[in-house]
Amino acid sequence: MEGAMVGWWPWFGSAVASTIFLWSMVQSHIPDTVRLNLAALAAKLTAYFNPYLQITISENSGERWKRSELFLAVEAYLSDVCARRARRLKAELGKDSKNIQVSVDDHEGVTDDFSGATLWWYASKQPPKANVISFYPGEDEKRFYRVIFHKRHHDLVIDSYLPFILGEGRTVTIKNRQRRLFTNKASGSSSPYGAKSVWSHVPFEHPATFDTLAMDPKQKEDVIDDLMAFQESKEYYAKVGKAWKRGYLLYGPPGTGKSTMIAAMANFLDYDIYDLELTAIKNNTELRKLFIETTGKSIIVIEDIDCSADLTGKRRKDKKASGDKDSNDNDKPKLPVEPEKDDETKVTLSGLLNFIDGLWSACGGERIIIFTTNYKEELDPALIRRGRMDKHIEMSYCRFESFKILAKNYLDVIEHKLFGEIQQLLEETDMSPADVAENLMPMSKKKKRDPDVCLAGLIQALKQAKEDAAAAKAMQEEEAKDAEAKKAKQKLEAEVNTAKEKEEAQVKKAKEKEEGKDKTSEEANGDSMQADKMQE
Ligand SMILES: Nc1ncnc2c1ncn2[C@@H]1O[C@H](COP(=O)(O)OP(=O)(O)OP(=O)(O)O)[C@@H](O)[C@H]1O
Ligand SMILES: [Mg+2]
Repeated sequence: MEGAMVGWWPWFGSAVASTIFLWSMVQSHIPDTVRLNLAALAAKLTAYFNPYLQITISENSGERWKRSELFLAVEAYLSDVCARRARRLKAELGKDSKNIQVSVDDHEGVTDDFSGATLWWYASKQPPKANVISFYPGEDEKRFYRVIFHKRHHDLVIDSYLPFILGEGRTVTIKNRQRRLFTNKASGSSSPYGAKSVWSHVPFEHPATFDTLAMDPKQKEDVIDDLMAFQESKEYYAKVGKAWKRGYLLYGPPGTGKSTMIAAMANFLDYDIYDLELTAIKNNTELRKLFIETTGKSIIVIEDIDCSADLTGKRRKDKKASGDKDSNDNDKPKLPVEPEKDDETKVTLSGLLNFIDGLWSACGGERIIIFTTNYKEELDPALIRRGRMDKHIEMSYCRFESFKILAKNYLDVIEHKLFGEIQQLLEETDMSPADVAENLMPMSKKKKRDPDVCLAGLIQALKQAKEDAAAAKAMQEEEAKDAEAKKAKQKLEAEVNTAKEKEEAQVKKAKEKEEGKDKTSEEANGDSMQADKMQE
């Protein structure tokens, strides 16, 4: 009974106040001063009789085109938490045109309880001003939410309840939002009101999860723990004075699941993905613009960083140019010789490092940056040192533990008589999870996936791969042997040539010596003949 009274009071109080106020307003023949006095009297009367307060949260944030964040949070909170208790709801198609969003209908009241206080909410809208012609339909109709509560809960509502609603509403919004995959490859999309964005986006709908990702279970658990620790460490990062971000380097041969892992991470964390194509960026200025336009709760990905740009080469050249003096200082990017000129024409390693460490870090938190590569050893150490790429994750060829995950996903098989042979073959052969998965997919003519057939097919493929690898190895060894023999032959030839040259040189020398002797004896003969002549 008391509950009913309490529920009835605020509406009654508001109704009395509104009636008196409206009455005073329509009495246009009453002079202004009297009318204002009547309005003040009405407010006082309401306050006297009505122990309830109300707070209005308007849709308009004051900024053109922008809806108030508190209004959006209240809307999300009421739709999620209180809508089930309302009797009149409205359904709309969400922004992505897929989800149906149900919310409380206008003028429908819903109650909420918070720390022992009861609160009444209702939504309504202010009609557009009669003398304003709007360009966009519905633009001038201002919607609002109003909460009514007893005045003894004033402090509780202001200090705790409204901040609580803001937090909860934001969480619900993130939970319900359509996640997006952004890319800088295509030309940027325009917002309806002008400014062109440097990113274009599509809905992110990759189905990969950590459950479907085939990798060593311990390694996988380690990655999940790391992500969870990161997500829950907002205060910790603030305390130690570090930007709330984390870098991962995913490396391994093609088809081992690096891109799949990124999708699984995004689905696990509920983050957007920004796929950054470095080759499509003109210079460091454009890179800066792109980084600044990324939002929180996102993963920024640079795939195949080794092929993305001449980052390593640039730095090595710089290193050479700068001499030995600071060659030990690996972590300091060397500036290009002509920084301004360079900045105008291309993205440099130092530009990239600066954004990872500096400017981007200051842009607010909860961001992950991921590089992928097939050749970790070819990357500049500065790019992947701990602190920048905090965690290095190796994605390797498919072994038995990973295979079991694929068999469960693709064939719904947990145990099978062929598993023993497959295990043996997987230990002896390097096959990527992508190739293993490919062998588990074929369908029979009856459009069914028969585990016996698929696993037998996989065994065939593994045997073939093993034979191919053995043949390739034999060929390599043969080539190595040939090369060795060629080298030995070249060496022998060189030795023979040297010996021949030596011998020739010796013969030549001996000949010259001989000729020299002959000459001296001839000269001696000539001299004695001359002496004889003189004596005569
Ligand atoms: N570890 C894995 N777990 C589950 N599926 C995988 C895994 N690795 C590969 N696949 C399958 O193979 C396909 C290709 O894998 P993915 O693109 O993730 O490989 P990658 O390591 O990024 O290769 P690349 O180096 O060529 O970019 C995926 O679509 C997925 O179906
Ligand atoms: Mg990939």
